[in-house]
Amino acid sequence: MIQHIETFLLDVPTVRPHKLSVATMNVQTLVLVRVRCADGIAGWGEATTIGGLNYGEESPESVKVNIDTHIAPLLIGMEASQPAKAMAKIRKIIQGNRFAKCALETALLDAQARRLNVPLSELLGGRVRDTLPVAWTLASGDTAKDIAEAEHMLDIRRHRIFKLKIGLRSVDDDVNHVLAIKRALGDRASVRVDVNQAWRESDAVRGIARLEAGGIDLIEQPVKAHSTAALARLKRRFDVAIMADEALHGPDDAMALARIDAAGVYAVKIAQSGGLMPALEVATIAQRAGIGLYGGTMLEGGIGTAATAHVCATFADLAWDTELFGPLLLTQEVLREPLVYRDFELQVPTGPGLGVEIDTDKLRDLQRK
Ligand SMILES: O=C(O)C[C@H]1C=CC(=O)O1
Ligand SMILES: [Mn+2]
Repeated sequence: MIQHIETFLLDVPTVRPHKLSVATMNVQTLVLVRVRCADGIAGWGEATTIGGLNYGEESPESVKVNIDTHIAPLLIGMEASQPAKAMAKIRKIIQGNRFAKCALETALLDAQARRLNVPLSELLGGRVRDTLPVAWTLASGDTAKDIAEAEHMLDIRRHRIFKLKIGLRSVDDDVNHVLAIKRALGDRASVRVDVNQAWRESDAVRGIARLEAGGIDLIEQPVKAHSTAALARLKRRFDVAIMADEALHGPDDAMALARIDAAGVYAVKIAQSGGLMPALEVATIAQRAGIGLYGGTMLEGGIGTAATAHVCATFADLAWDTELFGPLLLTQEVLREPLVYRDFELQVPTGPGLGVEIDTDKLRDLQRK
């Protein structure tokens, strides 16, 4: 039986300012959720946002208050070993709040996998891979610093895929910045951009033409989330892969975008999808429609990152790798044992449930007072 649900807000400084077109992050706030069950088993979940309400329509504070006030009471007393039934109830009664639902579903599935003594990936159909290539986002806002950071990541064999955040400056300035980095790294790295919806379609046509010619591999969410027709036109116009991110809020969007052939790649994010099971549906739709998969992040800490890793480990074809570097952007670890990044890949945890443990002393240190 589900007995008790607690939520915690943790403010963790980032290793450097992280500049996106929608926000500059100096701190990431993790919302951690613990679901305690009558059989003594507990599960953990996590939700994060980017820049409060700058990226999406949920904030860490809204996730916490909506779980505490509206969602958790619906779950108390339900059978803990039936996470699908618990989530069906929540999805029927609660509108929106995909990030909050994802945190709860993560905790319920973590608890259930621990109960069955299997890694979470095995509840999701079983893994086809044990490691995941991980991109790093260069977002210091400075070309020379970004190049030095990329060189360091190559040297220590942590990342050889780099995603550049653009859209804040003029199209020409942004493209010059990206191409300077690509020229410096050459064939040693895959260089990709995320525009975070910042371009008008005409900007995108100009910008993507130069990026494609300069050897950039992937263009993420160049136009507004709702401009799906424009996204489809860009996909038709260019050879370079176009990825949907903010346009993709779960399986219904995945279907709608596939119908109009709007993108060649989907960023599969558990939070944006509204949970792990809907994220698997997004991936299934993509695979049936010939759309490539990419394991996306909301810059989660260890819990959300491990959850996404278990999901991505089940994908037969993860053509565009992942960006599961969230914990590496944070100055402090909340896990007892950090996730292992080695030889450009994240090792998918192998222990029961998420395969990670929260350090409750660190949690108390970082908890918002
Ligand atoms: O993809 C996004 O838009 C959000 C996130 C992922 C990596 C990163 O630096 O920001
Ligand atoms: Mn993105």
